Amino acid sequence: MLKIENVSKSYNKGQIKAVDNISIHAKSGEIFGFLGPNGAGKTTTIKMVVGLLKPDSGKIYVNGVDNQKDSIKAKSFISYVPDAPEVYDRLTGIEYLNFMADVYGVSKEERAERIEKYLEIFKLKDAINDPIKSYSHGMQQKVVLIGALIHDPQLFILDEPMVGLDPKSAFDLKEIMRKRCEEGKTVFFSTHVLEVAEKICDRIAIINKGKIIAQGTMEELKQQSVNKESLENIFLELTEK
Ligand SMILES: Nc1ncnc2c1ncn2[C@@H]1O[C@H](COP(=O)(O)OP(=O)(O)OP(=O)(O)O)[C@@H](O)[C@H]1O
Repeated sequence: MLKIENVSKSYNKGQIKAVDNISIHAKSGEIFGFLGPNGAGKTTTIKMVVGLLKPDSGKIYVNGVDNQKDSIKAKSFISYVPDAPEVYDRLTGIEYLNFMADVYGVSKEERAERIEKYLEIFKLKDAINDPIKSYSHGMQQKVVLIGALIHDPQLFILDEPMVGLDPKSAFDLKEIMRKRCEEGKTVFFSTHVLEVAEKICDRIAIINKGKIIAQGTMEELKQQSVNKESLENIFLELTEK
């Protein structure tokens, strides 16, 4: 579903090599965790996948579509929730969700069904006719999540999705992620919360200083490290080498 092949990206005319010749493959039906210390290159990678940044070299395929050759088609498979989402806060929640549904051409019946389902899960029903600017931070995050799910994307990409969500909402989001994978869709997300990654990811890639230093299932990662007790141990051992 997502293939990143030998991708590199530098900033400041090559002075900062943010992503250095990385290759990642996240398959259909997989929750894929993207881990790495601050400044490792996670957000830069994600922005290249969703088409916000252009790689200096390498290729990215989404559902087999080269995201530089046919960016609109590639984007049609993706939903992206950034780490600090900007939202049109003068709109009401329902106006925003209808706007997102219009952008992706979601039929009236499908959007009604999905909006109903996710408003119920995230307990946003009572506020949906209020302007988003009146929402708490967590409520804004939830309306962005619903907007991202409205076209039922094949590839759901989230940058640090658990930050700012209360425990129940984080739990609900993890359930949503899991359910999507059961339906054969793919979730690719970055996180610093290693316990979450360990629990829900089918596969994991660890990036450090722009390079992928480990990739695979928990079992495969364990084989690459001496201290195998938890993902935290593995992560610290591999990133401090
Ligand atoms: N617009 C930019 N201009 C210059 N350097 C940048 C820019 N964006 C990121 N960088 C640098 O590129 C490197 C990778 O940054 P990136 O934001 O991709 O890391 P990250 O893994 O997402 O970090 P964090 O966990 O802190 O969010 C860092 O050295 C960062 O300072």
